[in-house]
Amino acid sequence: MSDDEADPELLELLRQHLQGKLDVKTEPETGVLKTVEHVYDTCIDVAIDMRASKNAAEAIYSQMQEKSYSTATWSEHELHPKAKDESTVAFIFTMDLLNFSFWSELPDDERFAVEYRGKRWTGYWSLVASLQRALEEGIPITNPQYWHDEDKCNLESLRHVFRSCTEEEMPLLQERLDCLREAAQVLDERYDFSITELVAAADGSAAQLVNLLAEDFDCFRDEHRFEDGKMIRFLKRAQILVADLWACFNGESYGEFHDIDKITMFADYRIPQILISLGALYCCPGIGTAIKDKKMIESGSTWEVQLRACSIWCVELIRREIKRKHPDAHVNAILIDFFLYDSVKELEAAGKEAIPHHRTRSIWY
Ligand SMILES: Nc1nc2c(c(CN[C@H]3C=C[C@H](O)[C@@H]3O)cn2[C@@H]2O[C@H](COP(=O)(O)O)[C@@H](O)[C@H]2O)c(=O)[nH]1
Repeated sequence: MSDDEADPELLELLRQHLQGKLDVKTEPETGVLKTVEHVYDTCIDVAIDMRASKNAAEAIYSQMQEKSYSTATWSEHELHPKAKDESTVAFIFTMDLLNFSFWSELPDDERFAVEYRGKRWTGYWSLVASLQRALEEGIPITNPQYWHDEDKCNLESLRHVFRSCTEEEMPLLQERLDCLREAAQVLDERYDFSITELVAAADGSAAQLVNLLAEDFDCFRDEHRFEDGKMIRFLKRAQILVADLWACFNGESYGEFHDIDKITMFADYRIPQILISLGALYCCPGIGTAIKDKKMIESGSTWEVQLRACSIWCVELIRREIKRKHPDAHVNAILIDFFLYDSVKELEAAGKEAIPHHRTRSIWY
């Protein structure tokens, strides 16, 4: 065939496509990266230091290598469930339905804390410990039918499940009950009360599962209007739910997603803290002072949207830099995120946090 003759098969495919006959399955996208890049490109109160981000990328990668960070790291945490079965899918769903806002204004010895297996757990780990403790006490806290039963699952019983070993109770308890109730309602109406049926509905796509969670559940729809009116998608708990499934099941079984690398960093209150400490993220004096003075930054405010969006974009740039210098690295935004979260928790435990995390109270993170 001479150079100027087009491939007849290709021409036929093109003709069918133009006639709308081809069922070209479009790959699902979450829209998170595109919307946070828009905020980064247009915002004026938060910036990314490219040089510091590149330097941080190299340091992060070498420490991840040293600690051999992989999906296996997830199950090594003593409180995370070990069984690779449906009960663990239900555990992870319940955990990430409630995985938000543990921070306290009280001193460490007075803040909400859970005693379990002879240790005192705070923050995210207080949630995991409470769920494990409830299951050991025979409370079916990971069962949607339990959440549906108002006689059994109510503020009273949740106070027991999340009972503290201090005077302070778990923050936003009513909001957590509302999340359980809504999830039970949706699972009953659309998925026959089956969480694995919901996971299966995503057909092995991480982005599709994130979109299903955001579409079907109000309490997973973590998206907020930026000052210019554009809707910015963070979808933090929907994304960390998919990431926890992927990590727990080592990318197999209920954790098998062909597009897992579409998941971004999870915009919470810990990653911005460590990115600022690394000098990778810069805030205007107004935000910097509010964070230093532990002032409330309202959920959905322009400062909060910029902080979360630029943090996600910063981790994306760090990920790209790692891949540029180490093309064969098995590193995605999830593993970088897990590493950064665990690192800032180590700094907290050692009393070495350079700056406080920002204070936003919401059900989104
Ligand atoms: N971005 C990001 N945010 C994360 C986590 C985790 C725990 N993930 C575990 C699973 C694998 C990893 O190795 C971790 O061991 C919790 N959080 C969020 O932080 C906040 C809790 O903070 P504090 O109150 O200080 O515990 C709250 O918004 C919670 O949703 C993460 O990994 N990434």
